[in-house]
Amino acid sequence: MDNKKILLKAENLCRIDPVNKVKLVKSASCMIHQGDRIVLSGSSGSGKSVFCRMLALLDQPDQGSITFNGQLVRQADIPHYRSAVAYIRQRPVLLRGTVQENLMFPFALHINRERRFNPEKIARFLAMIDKPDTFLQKNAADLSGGERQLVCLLRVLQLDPVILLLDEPTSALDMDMAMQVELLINKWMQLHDETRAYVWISHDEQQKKRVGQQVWHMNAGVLTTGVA
Ligand SMILES: Nc1ncnc2c1ncn2[C@@H]1O[C@H](COP(=O)(O)OP(=O)(O)OP(=O)(O)O)[C@@H](O)[C@H]1O
Repeated sequence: MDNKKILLKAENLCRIDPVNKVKLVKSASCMIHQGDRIVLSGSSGSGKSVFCRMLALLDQPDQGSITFNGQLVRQADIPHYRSAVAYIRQRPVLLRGTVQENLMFPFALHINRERRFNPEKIARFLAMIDKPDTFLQKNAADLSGGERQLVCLLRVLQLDPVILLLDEPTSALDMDMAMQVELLINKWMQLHDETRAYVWISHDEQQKKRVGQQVWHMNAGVLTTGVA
């Protein structure tokens, strides 16, 4: 692992509740290398989501810095950074329309103006999880919770993220669907020869063993990394 390239380095990240000024995350530092499969555990309310949203720069840190691919991330870099370090939430939000329309949506955004929807790429992902191409024509409103999460993941994966921050992506799913999500993420890691990485928040002990090669722990806003 030591000779793997460092993708992300966060130093002394703090997040303070703007209302009551309590520190939700206290001076968290971490490194994410290529190929890292990290589980983030910790009791409910300990600050795991706050930390991951901050790492994705969806919420601004009150202190600290993030270096990505050796470059300090500045304000102007944030839109690009967010597509490279992508946060996946527990309950996916889909738009009205078909699965394909949902997958095409990111390409209508200014930030992705140089990119084009790639049906072959999506077909490859669908094949990985044994979904037929007809899945693309399904109405998003008719999808199961698990299928919605798969579409949400495909929508992110097609944009070629480098790090996924997975915030309990399967906690609302049954075992079969959870395994499909795990399979898709695993295939994505293999597809890129373990040059990508993820941080996966989970409360499921069996899942933690399946998806985690290292464990980080959050306790009352204090992050500990490197716990075996
Ligand atoms: N936007 C916010 N403003 C103020 N407080 C917040 C905000 N988001 C979360 N918190 C608080 O921060 C603390 C940590 O919440 P967080 O969602 O990160 O916990 P968690 O470890 O992810 O829990 P769970 O495992 O239940 O999802 C909680 O006390 C929560 O109420």
